[in-house]
Amino acid sequence: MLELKDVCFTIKKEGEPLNLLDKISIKVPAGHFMAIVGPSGCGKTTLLKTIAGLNEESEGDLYWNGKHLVHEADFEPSEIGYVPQFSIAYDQLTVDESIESATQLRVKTSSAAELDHRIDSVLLETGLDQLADRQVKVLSGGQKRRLGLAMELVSGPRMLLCDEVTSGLDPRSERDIVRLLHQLSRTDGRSVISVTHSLAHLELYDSILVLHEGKVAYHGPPQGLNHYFSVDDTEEIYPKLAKQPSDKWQSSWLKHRQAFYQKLETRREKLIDDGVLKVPAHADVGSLTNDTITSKRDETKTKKQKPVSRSMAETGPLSDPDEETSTDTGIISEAPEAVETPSIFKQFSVLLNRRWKIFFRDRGQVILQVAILLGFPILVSLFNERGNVNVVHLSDSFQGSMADIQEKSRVFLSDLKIGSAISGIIMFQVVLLALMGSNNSAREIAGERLIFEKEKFGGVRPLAYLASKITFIGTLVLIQSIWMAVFVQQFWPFPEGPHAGFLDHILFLILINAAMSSICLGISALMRTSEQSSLLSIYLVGFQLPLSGAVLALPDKLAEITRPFIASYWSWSGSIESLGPSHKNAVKAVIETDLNPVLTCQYVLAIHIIIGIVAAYIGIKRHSWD
Ligand SMILES: Nc1ncnc2c1ncn2[C@@H]1O[C@H](COP(=O)(O)OP(=O)(O)OP(=O)(O)O)[C@@H](O)[C@H]1O
Repeated sequence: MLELKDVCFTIKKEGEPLNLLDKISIKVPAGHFMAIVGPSGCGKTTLLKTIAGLNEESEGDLYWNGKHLVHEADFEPSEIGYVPQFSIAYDQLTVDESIESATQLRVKTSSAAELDHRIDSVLLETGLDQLADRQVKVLSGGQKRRLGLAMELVSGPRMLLCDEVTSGLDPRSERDIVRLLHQLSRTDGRSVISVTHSLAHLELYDSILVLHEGKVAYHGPPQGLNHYFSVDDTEEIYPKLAKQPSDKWQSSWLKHRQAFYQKLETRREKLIDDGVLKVPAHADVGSLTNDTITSKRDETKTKKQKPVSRSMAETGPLSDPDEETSTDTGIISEAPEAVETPSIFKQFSVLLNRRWKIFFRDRGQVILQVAILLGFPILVSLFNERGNVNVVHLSDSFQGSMADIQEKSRVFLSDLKIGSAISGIIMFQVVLLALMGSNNSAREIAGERLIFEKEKFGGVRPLAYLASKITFIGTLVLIQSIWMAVFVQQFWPFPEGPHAGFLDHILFLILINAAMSSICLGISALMRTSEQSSLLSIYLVGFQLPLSGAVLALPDKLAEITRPFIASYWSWSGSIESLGPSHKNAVKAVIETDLNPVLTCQYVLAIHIIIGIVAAYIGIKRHSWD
């Protein structure tokens, strides 16, 4: 039993408090199918989110099976399913794969057979068994809604909240979905609450909650609606609602509440007695008319019914609810087994495998990655001739003659040329890898934020998600950076110094790519949309070259302020420091920007990486449903 007592959700509008939900007091027993209807903006979704805990109530109390949801025990992630208005499946996966990953992320299974059994049951239950191999992107609107439901049913939730799951569907699909929801409420004592715009098929619900300006205008049996609102057709209810203030409707409902609940309770008892409504024997179903929240169902009623296991899979997804009083045998189904959330490692490996699968199935992304991977090093290598010139040294027998002076200026000019070529080639590599880093991460989290929020709500741990992103992007970073270094090396051997110069250079290429990927991942987690995230990441890359000081030395004051933030400077500077002495001197002859020691550059880039990861974690943890 879910019970709301005087629940309010208040926001501040122009400094004044505004109640989006105002003293909502309702009861929803186990195995109940309730619709929330009302004009647009009346607070239907707000109420659903408040029940789910996505909106924190400003006042009032919510109880679940007699326990206070805030002070005693919140819903277990497996206990509650929330089907949002948006699609929660990846287009690149099939129906079967989507349900499989949802199951693996939410339910700890002991064997492959158990996993298969769960997936098959849910496919059957939602009528998707014939579409198991179909890709999500080709599903119809109605099929996508079924998939959304299926992905919530994998954990066998006792409370299923559905937000506009029928909106935009044709009348037949709409009816099919409402009937499916009805059927889902008839087993395992599962309560189903469905927000809907539509006033069609209201007879399929056990009760209808009509909201008006955040207040309850009616909660009772569907058959009582027209009489209560004094209308001939339910379609006339919304215009009627507008004819008197919402508090009048609320007080009118409060007068009738007890009578309505009595009717609901009588019908409910009949359904249980007839065995149509299957509530697990141990379930705390409570009573609509009883004031005590923790009341148990009458013992004698439980004894009348013999337990049997009968799942939706056996009855089929769409058996006619109108036949409910005649088809069933009057029995209580067994309680569904308690579900445990999988370990963080399991969630990590499921998320990572899924990410690679989605990556390889997204042809556009693969082509772009390969084009960048091959094209960028080729671009750099085109400049190899300029960098392959040997550094010329002055002869030891410099006497100051005209010939010697001419030689000195020839050496100086040659140093200038080679110095600027080396600095340019290194900076070119660095900037291109920065661009790759931004491309790796800019949309990584922002682009799938709603799906992740949904999965987080279902029990996916932020740390598992972050680790899967770091591993996925880290692999791209290593491949891109090492390939860039090794490929360019074939055409322009890095003029290394006495201490492992080329390896240091590779490390700096990895670090710039990792730093930019990490910072952009942080941006992606903190921004509200993928467009915002992409734009900010592009600006960040765009500033790398001009603010690095490699092309034009910056004014001292500007350099002091910007340098700590410009990752490309630290990678370029560290790589230049890894050159052999004569090449390093040649570069120093053409630049005015100070260089920093190798170790300092490594530390600064490592700090960038850490900052990006911390920002990503903060962004991932933050609730960002809307
Ligand atoms: N967090 C919030 N901050 C400010 N306003 C909000 C917030 N959440 C909802 N609202 C506003 O509260 C009102 C109710 O929103 P809600 O989405 O619950 O309505 P609804 O009945 O579901 O509408 P619809 O049927 O159009 O989806 C709307 O005016 C909405 O703009």
